[in-house]
Amino acid sequence: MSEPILQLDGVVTDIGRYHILKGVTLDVPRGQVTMLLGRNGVGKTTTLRTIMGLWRAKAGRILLEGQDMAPVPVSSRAALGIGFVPEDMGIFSDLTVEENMILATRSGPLDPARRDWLFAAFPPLRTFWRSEAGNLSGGQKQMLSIARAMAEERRLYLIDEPTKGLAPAIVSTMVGALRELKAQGASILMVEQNLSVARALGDRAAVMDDGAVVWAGAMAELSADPALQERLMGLSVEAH
Ligand SMILES: Nc1ncnc2c1ncn2[C@@H]1O[C@H](COP(=O)(O)OP(=O)(O)OP(=O)(O)O)[C@@H](O)[C@H]1O
Repeated sequence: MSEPILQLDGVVTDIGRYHILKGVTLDVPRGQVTMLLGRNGVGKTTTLRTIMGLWRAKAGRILLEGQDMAPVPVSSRAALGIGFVPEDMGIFSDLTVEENMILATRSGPLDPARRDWLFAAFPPLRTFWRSEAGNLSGGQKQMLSIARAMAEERRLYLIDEPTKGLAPAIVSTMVGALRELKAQGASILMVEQNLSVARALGDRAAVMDDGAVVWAGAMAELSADPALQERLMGLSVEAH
């Protein structure tokens, strides 16, 4: 197997006086979707934020294509080609959908072919292109947030709970768009609580508990084993 696009080795992160990540070790293979799973509050969001440099790792290493990220300032991490969809969506409410998209590119204008592909994946973006993003519904804002991460090709996508709080119809739109991104060979690390979404998209799974990865393997293996799901996450696909 080729070198993973992203490697975390013993990553420790404190928030204030709390020890949140206690040594996260994780490989994200190139061209695959890795689902980061686990109960509430085990450190999944903190892991993504630490990769982006929004929290500082106190110990351990984060390697992007073999390059140690420690010396890379936060402001430069996105420029390395990481598309980040934060849990709070990170969109600019006072700007139009179009302006939000343009700001998400590193190289100026949005490529027209890319824009048309995003319109096909997320039709409301076309409808509300010139509207202020603050006026969009929750589901439409989530679409915009994901579309911003996809505004140009990235080396790696970090996506935090893209289906959280969304109506089932919008969840399927989201899953469809992410499937297309996956079909293009994207490398994705995604936090997801909804196990059926995780099963639909994931190639690999890493399950966290209490600030560390406690199980990693094929998503299919985890999907097929309700007892393992129950043990690791306190729930199973059937129960979800
Ligand atoms: N800004 C903060 N200040 C203090 N504690 C925090 C902060 N952010 C997160 N935490 C704590 O860190 C722990 C891990 O949070 P994190 O958001 O990474 O978990 P998670 O696995 O993503 O959970 P969820 O699925 O509920 O979002 C939690 O106990 C949380 O309360």
